[in-house]
Formats: sequence, structure tokens, C-alpha cells
Amino acid sequence: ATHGGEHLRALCFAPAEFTLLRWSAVAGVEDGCLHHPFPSFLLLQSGHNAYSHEILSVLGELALTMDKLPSWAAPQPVKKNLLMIRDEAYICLEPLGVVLIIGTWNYPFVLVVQPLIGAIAAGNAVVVKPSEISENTAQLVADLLPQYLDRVSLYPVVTGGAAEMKALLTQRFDHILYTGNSTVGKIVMAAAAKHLTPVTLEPWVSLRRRWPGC
Ligand SMILES: NC(=O)C1=CN([C@@H]2O[C@H](COP(=O)(O)OP(=O)(O)OC[C@H]3O[C@@H](n4cnc5c(N)ncnc54)[C@H](O)[C@@H]3O)[C@@H](O)[C@H]2O)C=CC1
Ligand SMILES: CC(C)=CCC/C(C)=C/CC/C(C)=C/C(=O)O
Repeated sequence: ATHGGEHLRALCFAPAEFTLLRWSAVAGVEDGCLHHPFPSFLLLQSGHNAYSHEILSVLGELALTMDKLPSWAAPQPVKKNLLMIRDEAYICLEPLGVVLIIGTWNYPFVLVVQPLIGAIAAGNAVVVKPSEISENTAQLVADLLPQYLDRVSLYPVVTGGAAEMKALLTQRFDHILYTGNSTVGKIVMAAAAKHLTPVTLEPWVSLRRRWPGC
């Protein structure tokens, strides 16, 4: 993983908003996944559950982010002390750099795309790693992202399983988000610790199994 440095800094916020606008094309998933050769979550879950959890929640996140991004990105004035009396003082948020998002199989679309929206909104480059158990959704994500994101090279999708994860985790990221079982959660956290990378873990027991068509 490389850190975009100045390039990323320049990308911060306004272009991300533009990228998010393009992301509204994700609405195409709503229609596209019904006709896509890999309609994973619609096979695995009931249609209503898939629609509400996988699609509506993503569209809701997009709407929220596009609505709030200008205020989230705006410099926040801070109280000044005596030494700063002649200054203007603000807190300006900066992108972290490169974020790794690791998804799991049971909500294979929303659990990578929802955090992706937030990471893009904050101006980050993102490596997306969907679960190999839901291999068809992983392929769907790998197919769709380059179609709907302008700066494709900033948002690579890595498919595969433990071997690919092992290689990925040798790299330094600026933040890692992981959903999955707690055994792998410890592997992720240990790898992150080597680079002092902050992690967000959503772990639980493993329910790992193979779902045909997922
Ligand atoms: N807290 C929450 O919001 C949610 C939690 N979960 C929890 O996730 C759990 C399901 O997780 P899993 O069965 O683990 O899903 P999984 O088998 O899809 O694995 C999750 C991720 O870990 C990676 N992985 C697997 N083995 C690895 C290894 N040896 N080294 C590095 N990476 C590896 C996989 O490639 C995958 O991307 C459930 O218990 C569920 O409760 C699921 C959804 C939401
Ligand atoms: C409409 C809505 C709030 C959707 C959220 C979808 C989602 C990511 C649910 C995860 C549920 C969960 C905690 C599952 C688990 O632990 O396996």
C-alpha cells in the first residue's frame, strides 16, 4: 500500500464529494444485481432482507454523506487562548491515507460499501477486500467499483482468501476496518500493531460456511 501524500491531500473533500455523486450510480446495483450474473445476496437472503440491508442502507448512507459532507468537511472554529488572540484558529480534518476494508460473507455488499463511502468522503484511498466465501459478491464488487468510481486506482478491490490477506497484512495501512470472526480479528490486529495502525473491529464467532451461489 502506498500513501498518496500530497496527492491525497489535494484530493481531500471537494473531489470526494464529486466522487460520491458519481457513486449515486450505485443505485444501478438496485436494478443491476437483479440481472447480474452473480446475484449473490438476493439468492442467499430473502429478497426483502437483501433489498433493505444490502441496498437501501447503502443508498441511505450515500444520501446522508452527500447531505452532511460540506458541514463535516468545513473547518471547525475553536476557542482561542491568549497566545492565539491575533490568530484565526480552526480544526481542519485531514485524510488518514490508505484504508483497508475487510468484509465478511453474511452481508457481503453493505459491509464493504458502507465503510467505503465514509472512507472516500474523508478523502482516503481504500483497498477493498470482500469475503472469498461470498465469492460471487466479491466479483460483483470488483466489477462494479471501477465502473462507478472516477479515480479507480485509488480504490482497488483485492479478491481471494487467507493467502491474499496474509500478503495484504504485511503492508502498512493508515486504518483497517475488519468484520469477521474474532480469531482472524486477532491476526488482523497483530498485523496492524506492527505498523501502529489503528483498527476498527466488528468481530464475533465464526459462522464460516460455504453458500452455493453466494
Ligand atoms: N459486528 C457486526 O456488525 C457484524 C459481525 N459479523 C460477524 O462476522 C462473523 C463472520 O465472520 P467469518 O465467518 O470470519 O467471515 P469470513 O469467513 O467471510 O471472513 C472474514 C474475512 O476474514 C478474512 N480471513 C479469513 N481467514 C483469514 C486469515 N487466516 N487471515 C487473514 N484474513 C482471513 C476473509 O478473507 C474475509 O475477508 C459472524 O460471526 C458475524 O457475527 C458479521 C456481520 C456484521
Ligand atoms: C437497514 C440496516 C440498518 C442495515 C444494516 C445491515 C447490516 C450491516 C447488518 C449487520 C447485522 C449484524 C450485526 C450481523 C451479524 O453480527 O452477523
